[in-house]
Amino acid sequence: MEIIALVPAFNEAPRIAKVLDILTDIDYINSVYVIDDGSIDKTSEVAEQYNVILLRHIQNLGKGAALQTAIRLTSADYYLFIDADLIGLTAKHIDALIEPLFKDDKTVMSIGTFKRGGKTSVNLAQKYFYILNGQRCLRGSFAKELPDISWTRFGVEVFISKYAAMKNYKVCYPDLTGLTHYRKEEKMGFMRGFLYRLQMYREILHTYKEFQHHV
Ligand SMILES: O=c1ccn([C@@H]2O[C@H](COP(=O)(O)OP(=O)(O)O)[C@@H](O)[C@H]2O)c(=O)[nH]1
Ligand SMILES: O=C(O)[C@@H](COP(=O)(O)O)O[C@H]1O[C@H](CO)[C@@H](O)[C@H](O)[C@H]1O
Repeated sequence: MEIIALVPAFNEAPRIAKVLDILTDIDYINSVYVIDDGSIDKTSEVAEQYNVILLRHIQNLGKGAALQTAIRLTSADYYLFIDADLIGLTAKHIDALIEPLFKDDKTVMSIGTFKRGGKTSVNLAQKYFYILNGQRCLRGSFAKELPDISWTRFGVEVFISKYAAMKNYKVCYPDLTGLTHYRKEEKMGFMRGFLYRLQMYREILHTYKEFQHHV
């Protein structure tokens, strides 16, 4: 059985090590792919310190394209999608994502929910916008069946979830208690982070609008 973790990363040099420490230490993960999506910091240099396969976009193409690049180049029974900026990741969170797919062969995807991760604003956002969470486990057959996701940027989660709903596929939402992430404003400073957040919402809305033309 082949289990692959995909870590899309755009300017995550200060944060990615904590995630790779955990992923590269889990025995049942066969390979960890880091997709450096055109970073201008030392994301790739940090990733190279680990036993990972590093793919690099020479320019920033967005999260959807980063995931697409790795899915195209690999085949696996299960794909774990894990962000590079998580805080508090443990092997238990990875187990929680993958176990529901082991237990029920009808479930094609799990989508984690951050709970009690120490950031009230993140916990609150997760309560209502749980569909946006990027921590997922996809059955390999489902990942390979997906139409092109390279245009979606931050709409990638919405696209994949809408596609699963359109096909009436079973999805589950395991709790990832204790896990959270850096907010954009924390990573980039308030103003740049806030503008980047608005851009993310635009990309999500764009994906909603364009969905039917891409399936
Ligand atoms: O153009 C992009 C934007 C983001 N990411 C990565 O996608 C994940 C989720 O992005 P981010 O943390 O910015 O989203 P948030 O969780 O803050 O909404 C992170 O590992 C990013 O480094 C990427 O590969 N390309
Ligand atoms: O949950 C959310 O509302 C957003 C933004 O999180 P924050 O408001 O910065 O905590 O984060 C997610 O959304 C992105 C788009 O779907 C995903 O790519 C990220 O993985 C996810 O953490």
